[in-house]
Amino acid sequence: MIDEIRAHLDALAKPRGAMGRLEALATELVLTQGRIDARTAPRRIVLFAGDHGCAGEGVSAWPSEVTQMMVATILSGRATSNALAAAADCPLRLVDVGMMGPRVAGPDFFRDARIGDGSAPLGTGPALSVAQFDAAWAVGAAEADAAIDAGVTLLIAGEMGIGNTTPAACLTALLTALDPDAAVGRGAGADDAVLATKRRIVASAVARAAGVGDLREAIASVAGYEIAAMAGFYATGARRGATLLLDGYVATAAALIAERLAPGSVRAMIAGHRSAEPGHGAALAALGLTPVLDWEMRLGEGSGALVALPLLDAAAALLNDVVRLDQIGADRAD
Ligand SMILES: Cc1cc2ncn([C@H]3O[C@H](COP(=O)(O)O)[C@@H](O)[C@H]3O)c2cc1C
Ligand SMILES: O=C(O)c1cccnc1
Repeated sequence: MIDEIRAHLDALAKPRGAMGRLEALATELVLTQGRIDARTAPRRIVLFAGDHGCAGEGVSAWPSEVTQMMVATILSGRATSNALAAAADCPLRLVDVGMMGPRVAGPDFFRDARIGDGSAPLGTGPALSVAQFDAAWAVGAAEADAAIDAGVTLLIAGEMGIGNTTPAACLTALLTALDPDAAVGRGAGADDAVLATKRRIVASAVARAAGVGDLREAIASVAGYEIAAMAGFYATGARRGATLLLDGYVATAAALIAERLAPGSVRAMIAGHRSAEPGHGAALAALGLTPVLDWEMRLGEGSGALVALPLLDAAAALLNDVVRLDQIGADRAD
């Protein structure tokens, strides 16, 4: 397929390779869909919300209640993810997979699929059982199915869940060769004391998970509801031929799960950006992905993917909307 893509790009009314890295991105896009006329529309972002027992163990600068506040903000349309989704013309959905607090009643882009009121604290025991993990995976898989049934070709998963860079660090250390300390960053703004607690908890949770014989059980023990849902979303989206545009560190932890439990999923993935979280580069490298952007963003909520999306639109426009040199009567001179 690579030769066919190169021939297509080289035949267009421009000097060979003149669009530089956009041609590499166009090539990636084609490979995710297996067709030269790859599309970036219709597209959809699905945000998965979940809480984490470990937030109560001192791993985050913020309390779990902020998840509920941000979910209310997303439902009001005023969060970063809403603004960027609107700017990129990307319809947004929000799914409660496992938040704490009262159930939310929302507009039609909200779905209550809550499986539990937050995961268990992973510093002292497994975060999720295999049954909880599988139920969350199924929620994400159903979201991908619904989107693809509606004609969507490009999918973005985002997350909201205070504490979730801790399971992301655990999963990255568990599923790549990265040292647990190198997998831990400041997340949403941990100070030195919180960072030290986070390092200690991640190291012990990873050591415990590494001793669990069953891979699914080991993953579940350091995962979270929204992360498991994103993994199911990715695995299903990949199986059904959609392009998956990845966000930051938390999203990539879910991508690592998807690739491990549904091998080959990575063929559908494009990395939108490299987050400022220090372990993200290693997580992307383990998947063999090169990020489109490296802009020191570290929010989550799908924001990095949404910032990269217009570049994918440019790649699709190059593939689909440019005339060939022979059609304008010019001879190749390069
Ligand atoms: C106001 C606010 C909005 C956010 N939007 C995404 N996150 C991001 O930060 C959290 C993970 O960082 P940690 O593991 O350090 O808690 C997640 O909710 C993630 O989505 C936010 C965090 C905050 C505080
Ligand atoms: O890269 C991410 O996904 C990220 C970074 C910081 C906080 N929340 C998410």
